[in-house]
Amino acid sequence: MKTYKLAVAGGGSTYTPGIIRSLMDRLEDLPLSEIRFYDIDGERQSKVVVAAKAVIEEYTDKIKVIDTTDPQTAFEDVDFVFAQMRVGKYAMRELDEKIPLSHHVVGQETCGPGGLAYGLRTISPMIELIDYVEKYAKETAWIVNYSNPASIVAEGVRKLRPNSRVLNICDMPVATMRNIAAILGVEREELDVDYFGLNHFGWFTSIKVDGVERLPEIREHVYKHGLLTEDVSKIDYRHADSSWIKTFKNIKLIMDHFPEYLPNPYLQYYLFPDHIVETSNKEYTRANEVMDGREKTLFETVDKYEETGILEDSFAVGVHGTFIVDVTVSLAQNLGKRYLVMVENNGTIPNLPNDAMIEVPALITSDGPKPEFVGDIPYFYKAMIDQQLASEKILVQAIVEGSYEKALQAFTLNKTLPSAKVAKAVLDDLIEANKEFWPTLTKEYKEGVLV
Ligand SMILES: NC(=O)c1ccc[n+]([C@@H]2O[C@H](COP(=O)([O-])OP(=O)(O)OC[C@H]3O[C@@H](n4cnc5c(N)ncnc54)[C@H](O)[C@@H]3O)[C@@H](O)[C@H]2O)c1
Ligand SMILES: O=P(O)(O)OC[C@H]1O[C@H](O[C@H]2[C@H](O)[C@@H](O)[C@@H](O)O[C@@H]2CO)[C@H](O)[C@@H](O)[C@@H]1O
Ligand SMILES: [Mn+2]
Repeated sequence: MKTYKLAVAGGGSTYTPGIIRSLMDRLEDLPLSEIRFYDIDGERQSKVVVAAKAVIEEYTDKIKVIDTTDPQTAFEDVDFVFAQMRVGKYAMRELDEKIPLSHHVVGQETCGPGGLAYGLRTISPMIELIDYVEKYAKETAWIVNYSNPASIVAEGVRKLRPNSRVLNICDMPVATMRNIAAILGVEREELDVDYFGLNHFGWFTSIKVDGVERLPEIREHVYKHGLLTEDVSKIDYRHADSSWIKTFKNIKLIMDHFPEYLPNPYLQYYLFPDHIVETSNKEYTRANEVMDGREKTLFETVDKYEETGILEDSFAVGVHGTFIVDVTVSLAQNLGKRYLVMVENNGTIPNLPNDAMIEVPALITSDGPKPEFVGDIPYFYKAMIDQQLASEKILVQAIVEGSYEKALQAFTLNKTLPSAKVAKAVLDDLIEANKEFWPTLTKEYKEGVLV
C-alpha cells in the first residue's frame, strides 16, 4: 500500500492536535508513514507535539514522528505540507486588532487594517516555506495552506511563485455549511452549494438538498435567528464563544439589508464597520479570548498529560480538521471531489480580472483544483470584490516594492477605513508595531510632497 510523508509547518499551532486527530481518523484513505512537525519556535512546538503524539498513539505505533526546526529535516522527500503559520503569533494578532480599534475602525485578524498588517508579515515567510519545500520535498508535493490572511497569501503566492503547488483553503465556507445543515436538519455532505467571492469575502448563491433549492428557508431562518440553531451546542463547541455567536447572529444584519444571497460571515466587517466598532471591546479582543481560551487550555492539557499521563482534551477539531484532510485525500487519490477553494480566476468569473485569486467550487485532482465555470456576477458584488481585490493586490505590490505609498493606497481602498487620513494614521501606528516583521516601506517625494 502506498504511504505518504506529511509535514506540518507551524507545528506549534493550537490546531495541530486536532488536525492530527482528523488525519488519524482517515488513515485508511491517507495512509501515513511519517509526520514531521516544523516551526520556528521549537519550544512551543515541542509542547504541542506531546499532545499530537498522544493522539497518534491512540491509533497506531507505525507512524514515525519528527519534531524539528530544521527545514531540510522537515521537508526532505515529503508528499504533503500542511501550512498553518501565524507570523508574529497571538501577540501580534492582539495588536492587529487593538491598534485599528484605537482609531475607531474595525480590529480583526484577517479583515480591514489588521488583515493587511498580518498580510505584510506573512508573505515573505510563506515564500520562504515554498522555497524550502521546492528544494527538499518530492517534485509532486503539495502545500495545503491554511495560513492567514489566506486571500493576501494567495495573491502573494500567485505573484511571486506562480508555478508552485500551493492550494490555499479556508474553513469558513464549510463552517457556514455546517450551520446551514444543522438548521435544515441534514448532514453537511448532503448540501450542494454554489458560491463565489474572494476569501472571507464571498456569497452562497444556491443551497440545494436532493436538487431542491433551500436558500429561501435559510433566508427565513436567518431573519429570525441569524445563522444559528436554537441549540448552539449542535454546532462546533469552538463556536460557542460569545464572539462567534455574535458573528453568526450578525448574518441577520447583513441579510436584512441584502437578502439575495447568504453572505460569508466575514462580510459584516466590510458592510457594517461602524456597528462592529460600536459593539467591540477595545480592551479585550478575540486574540485575548483565544489566548485565555484555546491556547491556555492546550498548554495546560499538555502539562497535565506530562504529569499524569491523562489526556483531558480529545482535540476533536470539527470542520477545520475534516476539511483539510478531505481536500488532501482528493489531491492524493485524484478523486476530483468538489470543494470551495481559492484558485486563479482565468475566466471562471468573466467579469472579474483573470488574475484575481477567487474562492469558488473546484474539483480537486492530483494536478490541483479545476474550478467550475461561475459566469458573470451582478454589479453590487462585482464592485465590492473589485475594491477589496485592488486593496489586496496593491498591498502585495507594496510588499514587493517596499513602497509606503502603495501600502497607504491599499489601506485607503479597504472598505473598513473611512478616509485616507484615518488609513494613514492606522498604517503609521502599525508600521511602528511591526518593525520586527514588515519589509521596510520607503516614502517617496512627489513634486516636493512627502507621500
Ligand atoms: N484559512 C483558514 O480558514 C484558517 C482557519 C483557522 C486557522 N487559520 C490559520 O492557521 C494558523 C494557525 O493558527 P493558530 O491560531 O493555531 O496560531 P498559533 O499561533 O497557535 O500557531 C501558529 C504557529 O506558527 C508558527 N510560525 C510562525 N511563523 C512561522 C514560520 N515562519 N515558519 C514556521 N512556523 C511559524 C508559530 O511559532 C506558531 O507555533 C494561522 O495563520 C491562522 O490564521 C486559518
Ligand atoms: O478567532 P479564532 O482563532 O478562533 O478563529 C479564526 C478563524 O476563524 C475561521 O475558522 C474557524 C472555523 O470557521 C470553525 O469551524 C472552527 O474550525 O474554528 C475555526 C477557527 O475558529 C476562519 O475561517 C479562519 O480563517 C480564522 O483564522
Ligand atoms: Mn478562513
